[in-house]
Amino acid sequence: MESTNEVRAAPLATKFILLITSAAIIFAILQRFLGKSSHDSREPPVLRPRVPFIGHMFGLAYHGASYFSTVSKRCPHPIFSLPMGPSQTYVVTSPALASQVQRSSKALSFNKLIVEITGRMVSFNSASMSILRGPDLTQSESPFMQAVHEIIYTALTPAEIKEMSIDVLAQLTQRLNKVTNGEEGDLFLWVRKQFTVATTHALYGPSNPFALDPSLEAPFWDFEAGIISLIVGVFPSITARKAYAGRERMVEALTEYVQQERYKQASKLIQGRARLHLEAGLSVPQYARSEVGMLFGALVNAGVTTFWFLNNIFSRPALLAELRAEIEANALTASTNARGGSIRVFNYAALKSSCPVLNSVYRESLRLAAPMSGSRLVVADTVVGDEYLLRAGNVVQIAGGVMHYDESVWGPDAASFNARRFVGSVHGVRSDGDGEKQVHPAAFRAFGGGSVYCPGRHFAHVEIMSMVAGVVCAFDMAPPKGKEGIRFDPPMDSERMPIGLVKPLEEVRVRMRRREGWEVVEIELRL
Ligand code: HEM
Repeated sequence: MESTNEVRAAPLATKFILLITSAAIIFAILQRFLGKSSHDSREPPVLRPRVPFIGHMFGLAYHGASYFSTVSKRCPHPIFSLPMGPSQTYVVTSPALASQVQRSSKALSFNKLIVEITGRMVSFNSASMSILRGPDLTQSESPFMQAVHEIIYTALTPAEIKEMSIDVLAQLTQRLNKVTNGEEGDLFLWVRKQFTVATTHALYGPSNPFALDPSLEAPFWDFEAGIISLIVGVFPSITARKAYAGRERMVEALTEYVQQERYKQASKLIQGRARLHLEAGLSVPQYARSEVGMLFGALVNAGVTTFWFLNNIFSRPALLAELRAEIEANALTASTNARGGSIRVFNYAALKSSCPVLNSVYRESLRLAAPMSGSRLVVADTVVGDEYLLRAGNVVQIAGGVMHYDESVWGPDAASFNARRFVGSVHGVRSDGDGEKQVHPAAFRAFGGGSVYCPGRHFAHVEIMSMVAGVVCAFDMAPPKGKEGIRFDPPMDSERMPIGLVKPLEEVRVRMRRREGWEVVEIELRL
């Protein structure tokens, strides 16, 4: 297993640079769509910053995901306005209003923002940006982005992901069978490695860049660790040196991948994306940049989710025993291989349909570790909740991190882990004295909502549930050599900008050993 001394939180000096430059970026992005400076009385109640004009920008840059939680305590309304420079950011903290915002997808555009953010993240040139933005800037979505949306959402439906799923499970199967007894390392890095190798194989085919050059893994994760600094984009080759170098190395590798047409052995999703980008006129190196963005979406959240999922199970011995029994009774069968050896087969369909506690722990792990904010740009004045005017040019943030910990939504145990919270309903169930009630369907934000509902969630479910079931049943986790226990439940890096799941700030070192009765069996993850 892998080990690292990497410090996962940004050091203070880096944070300071980020702070200054973040203000510049938020300005830069907002400037494209400059909102009206004065506050209309029909707009959501305003929370003035303590430091005029720039206070909220600095707060967000410095405290990241946790800033919306802090300000929502000072302004306990379902939606409120944060003045940021010349413009407003409307923060939605109520699930009922969130679902209204999601319904107004024409007036409240996701794509206009994501085009600008992705452009900075992967450093598209102006020709590519013109294609992404489209000829008519008044449209909420360009024809190119509509086509990208169509391809991604069609290729990732449960019916279409069969081949990719079989592939990813075969890869994860191989990786689980390769774990050597007593292997020791950092659980987070171990999980991340398994997902990097398996997911890129399933998406990008057997000749994907990571398969041909495993040393690419480090540059990719360097890129990911510094993504905010790249989006901020103020002299990134100096202020975000490692992330910049990592991204450029990925671009080089993906350019070669496209030039050599290795994507022709890839999933339908990647083949479709390649065709679309190249036919639209992006050059090969520019299309390669787009795939760096796609890799970010496909690799990062799935790995981090799996880490917290395993952490939450293995740190609770009673839950671990219960889940082993649930999986063994409902989703595990025994078989033999051609050499007469014993195989234990995990069946994904049964994990999905017949393991309610495992599914509940998956969603609960996401609830606690996913503070994502769904962002929308207001492209036309619009009224939500029959009373709140949202004015064109401003930004809406649906504050997932606030909603996920809100006691009025989840009940008095909102801040703690409850393995059974999602057993009775995928939306969650709350109980606070007067019986059980279903939680509002828009309160669970880990996959976004409305028209921006993560298209990769079905595939993520296949790979994460199967991998976790395999680890839970086949392995024990022992303390590292010379230590008495495992330091589960590491602190979360919640002061990062909320663009994905929060990562652990400390290592969780474990020694993986086959469980009694599983020492010599072959593991198979099957769809
Ligand atoms: C547990 C794992 C995952 C989580 C929690 C997650 C979460 C999300 C969220 C919250 C969004 C919306 C982004 C926003 O509002 O800014 C999103 C979008 C997206 N996700 Fe996922 N994701 C996961 C796994 C995956 C995987 C495995 C893939 C690919 C196979 C994927 C592909 C995408 C894509 C392409 C989008 C952009 C959709 C669009 O542009 O409309 N995701 N994801």
